[in-house]
Amino acid sequence: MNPRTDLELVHLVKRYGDAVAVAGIDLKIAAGSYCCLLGPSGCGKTSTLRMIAGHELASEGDIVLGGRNITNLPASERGTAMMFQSYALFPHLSALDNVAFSLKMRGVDKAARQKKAADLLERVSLGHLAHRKPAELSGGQQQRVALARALITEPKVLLLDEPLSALDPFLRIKMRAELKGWQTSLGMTFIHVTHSQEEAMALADQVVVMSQGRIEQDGSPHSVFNAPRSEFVARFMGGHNVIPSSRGLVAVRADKTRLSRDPLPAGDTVLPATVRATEYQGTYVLLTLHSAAVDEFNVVLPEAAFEAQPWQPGDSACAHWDAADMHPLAA
Ligand SMILES: Nc1ncnc2c1ncn2[C@@H]1O[C@H](COP(=O)(O)OP(=O)(O)OP(=O)(O)O)[C@@H](O)[C@H]1O
Repeated sequence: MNPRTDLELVHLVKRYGDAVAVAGIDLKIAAGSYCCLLGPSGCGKTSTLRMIAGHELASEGDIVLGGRNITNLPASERGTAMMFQSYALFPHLSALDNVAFSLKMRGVDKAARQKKAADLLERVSLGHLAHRKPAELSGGQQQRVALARALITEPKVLLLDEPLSALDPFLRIKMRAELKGWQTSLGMTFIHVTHSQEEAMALADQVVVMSQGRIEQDGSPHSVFNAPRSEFVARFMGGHNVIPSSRGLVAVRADKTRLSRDPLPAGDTVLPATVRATEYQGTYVLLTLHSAAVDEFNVVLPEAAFEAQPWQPGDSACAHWDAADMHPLAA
């Protein structure tokens, strides 16, 4: 038996009829870590989360939490809890009754469940608003009620399905920091589904990039961003150019690509190009270039470097980079 409550997915498959949504994934998530399942629409991340939650049955494979095989247990017996997109709070119930709801379903008596709900609301700094209905709370307060509601069954793993996508950009960043703060102070495993690489990079200890029902790469945000293993990961994470070379396709970060006016000696790491467009972004300038080998690629220059030596559309340039900044991509 594993004394830690690590979560392990073993060759997990989900089929809907003939369609394969999750194509046999293996993944280990350390207890107490923040894991983001990241990928474009339809890549299978929600199906994976729902299988872990027990809202969807696995077609094949196993889900093991702390050494216990939970693959076929009912949702309420798994030690997991789900926090939904837009929080799915009951509009006619007070914050307190929303939080107490799942204990009511489990037959816990009223005094005990209200006491526990009140304690949890206190913990998320909402004790004074316990009587309010969801419509009388701000987006951020609703998120905290949803969090308290998910925590009331004392789960080992909290599952979050696009929890920030309904919020406006400003609140999203604020609530993102709050989620991370809660995860750290609770020391609980969070598994968070998102299609935003920015969100995953900001939150995750472990980011799992998925495509077409498979895991393309997983690791720390730093390792995935700095050494994408495939063309899909390089393009999806952004900030990289994918460039054909004598070693096959390579990824080079746009901010590690340099530009010079004079042609450099020909070689692997040199790309003659023409500037197509320049875009001022504040702290940096984004240049779009064209070359014979790559129709379009980007270079990011710090504002001061651009101002010291401005580029115009139509300028000829020579793009180059250090060999160490070139990451070979799997075919
Ligand atoms: N109940 C279902 N019946 C049939 N097909 C489904 C069902 N749920 C999901 N799918 C299909 O399975 C694939 C994976 O869906 P899933 O919802 O897991 O992806 P996702 O990465 O979470 O996408 P999104 O970000 O759009 O929610 C998709 O092709 C989807 O159309």
